[in-house]
Amino acid sequence: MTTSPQTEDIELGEYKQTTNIEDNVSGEYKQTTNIEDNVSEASSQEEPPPPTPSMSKLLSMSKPEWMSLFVALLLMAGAEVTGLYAPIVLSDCYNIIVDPTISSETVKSTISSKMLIVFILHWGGIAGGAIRGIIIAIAGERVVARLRNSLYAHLLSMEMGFFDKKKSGDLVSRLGNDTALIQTATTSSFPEVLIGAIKIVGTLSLMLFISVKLSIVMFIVFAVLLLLCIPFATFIGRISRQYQDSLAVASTFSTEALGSMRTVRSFFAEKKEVERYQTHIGNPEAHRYWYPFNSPQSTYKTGSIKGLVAPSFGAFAFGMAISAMYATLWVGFYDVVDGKLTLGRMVAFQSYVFQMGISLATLSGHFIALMTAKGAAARVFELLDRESEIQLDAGKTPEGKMKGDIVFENVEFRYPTRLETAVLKGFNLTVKENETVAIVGSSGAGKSTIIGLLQRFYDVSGGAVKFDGIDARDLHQGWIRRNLGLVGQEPTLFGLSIRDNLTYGIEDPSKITDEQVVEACKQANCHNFITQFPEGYKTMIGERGVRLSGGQKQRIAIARALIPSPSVLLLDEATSALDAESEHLVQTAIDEVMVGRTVVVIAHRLSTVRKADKIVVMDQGKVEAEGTHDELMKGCQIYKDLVSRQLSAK
Ligand SMILES: Nc1ncnc2c1ncn2[C@@H]1O[C@H](COP(=O)(O)OP(=O)(O)OP(=O)(O)O)[C@@H](O)[C@H]1O
Repeated sequence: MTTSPQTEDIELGEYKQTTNIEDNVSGEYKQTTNIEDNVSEASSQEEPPPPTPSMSKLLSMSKPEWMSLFVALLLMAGAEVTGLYAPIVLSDCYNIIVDPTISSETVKSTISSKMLIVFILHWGGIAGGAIRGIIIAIAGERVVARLRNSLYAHLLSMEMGFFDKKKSGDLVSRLGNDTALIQTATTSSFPEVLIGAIKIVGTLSLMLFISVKLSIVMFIVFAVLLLLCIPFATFIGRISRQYQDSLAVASTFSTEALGSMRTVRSFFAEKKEVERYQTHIGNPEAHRYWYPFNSPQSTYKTGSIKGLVAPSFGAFAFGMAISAMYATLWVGFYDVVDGKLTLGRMVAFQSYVFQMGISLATLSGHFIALMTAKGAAARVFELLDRESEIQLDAGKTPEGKMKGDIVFENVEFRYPTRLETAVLKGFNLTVKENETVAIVGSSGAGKSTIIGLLQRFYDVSGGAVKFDGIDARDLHQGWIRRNLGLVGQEPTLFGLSIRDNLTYGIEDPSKITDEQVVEACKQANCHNFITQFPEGYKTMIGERGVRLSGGQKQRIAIARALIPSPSVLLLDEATSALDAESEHLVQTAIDEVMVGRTVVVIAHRLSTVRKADKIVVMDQGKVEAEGTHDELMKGCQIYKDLVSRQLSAK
């Protein structure tokens, strides 16, 4: 930030303390530190893990796809039945081959017709399986797209206090990773588990039909596996949630650092950021063994535990099933020799045992996916089930535009993340239609909080904020914001074209003509530099406007505020990022657009303050004095101190 040589451009309050830092880095810094403060504060507050949802709640996410999933289920069942029936047909072939009473001609013709059936069953099963796969894949995409859209919309409807508490990376992780885990579970794993279970029951029944004795061996194995599955599944669910939690914290750090690369670079903090990320991802190089014993929780550690337990359990399940097959073969051979069982039936039984082993292994894989999804769903439902404390679509929308009468009536306010501290205490302020009121005060006095309350980012803890005599809590937020134009301390632009940024606050940007856009940009003194870009208003400005200078961004932000022609203009250090020359030009533009509007301006510069109809001096969340510059210079010690402090600083 550049301090103007003119006496009138001196700054009020303790702002100077922060400007030195801002000079060193970019204008982005102040915003970044706020986010960092919020994040570290939020991370220090350990939240209890969200409750695990029931299976029916998890499955309800795929409800709109249940019809198609039912068809997939039928196809799956059909494929399984064909798979189960084939060994019976084959067993007939074995039996007639070893039957000496049947002629070889008859044997061959019977085998041909039986094998034809086997092929038909086989290809029927394959075709059904392919169609089932397609249905499940598309249903899965539909589920995840719908879930991500509704979760994102729900997140964006939350009140500001929610975002002060939550970590952005965590929210991004829930939106991307957790939803993907739910996709697999609700569309493919559930039918697979269902069919797998039915198949196991069917296989066991067929086995019973063939030989009760051999089946008992299988029942025992199955019962042991089932019993072991329960604690195993709970364990996998817990470990998966820990994995997602670590990934979410790591994502918070990476999102923060990647979004603030200028600050990271200017402090040469790349290594520190990598270490911060690595704390939650884990560092394989730091461990002598593959498995990270005694290391803190990280994705590497929890992933390794899962990697250790899940395949071991799968192998154990498969190994048990195959051992059972050998054991039944052993007993079965004796039965064939004793004539209690035909060779064909014993081969069929063996094939069922084999299928059972495969089914159990597949089932355990899908079971793991289901349990993992339950962990992920807990994190998603925690957000989806949360109601916003300030409803986005509630409240009335008065006819026409806001007149611009603003009243703060005995307002008390505490930030949701710091309920123990009252930022505003018995704050009273009246701004009449078309009046310009400047708010001054030392750093932390609560000036920006006033702007936040005007935009209804938060609801007051006591008293009321009123627009045209109506309590802000009774008004539709859209109406309030459409009538307010804000130019903040740090301009936040989006990775869109300049024109799209300028019309960001307009519901239907096509209704804004190019002339209107150019007019606003001329007023904000940005038209000239925009037209110097080869692509003019279509120029893409990069994420958060990185391809523009701080002053250019600020001027675009000013034009953006002017385009909807708001009744009330909120200027929060609006010219602080500009050099002396641009500031003068922009200030002239602002002076022009102030006419015929209510203006609330937070200013550190005397030039801005002097033009106000009224100056309000704030101290520790209260109005200390109000009046014109001359009146306050005579009667308000705090104001005099603010001015003299800056004069001496200069
Ligand atoms: N989102 C938030 N959550 C919790 N506390 C906050 C939040 N934003 C601001 N505060 C606290 O509220 C108090 C008033 O902050 P505010 O930003 O309104 O002051 P200010 O007068 O605008 O300061 P400055 O001139 O430095 O910008 C400060 O103590 C600050 O720490």
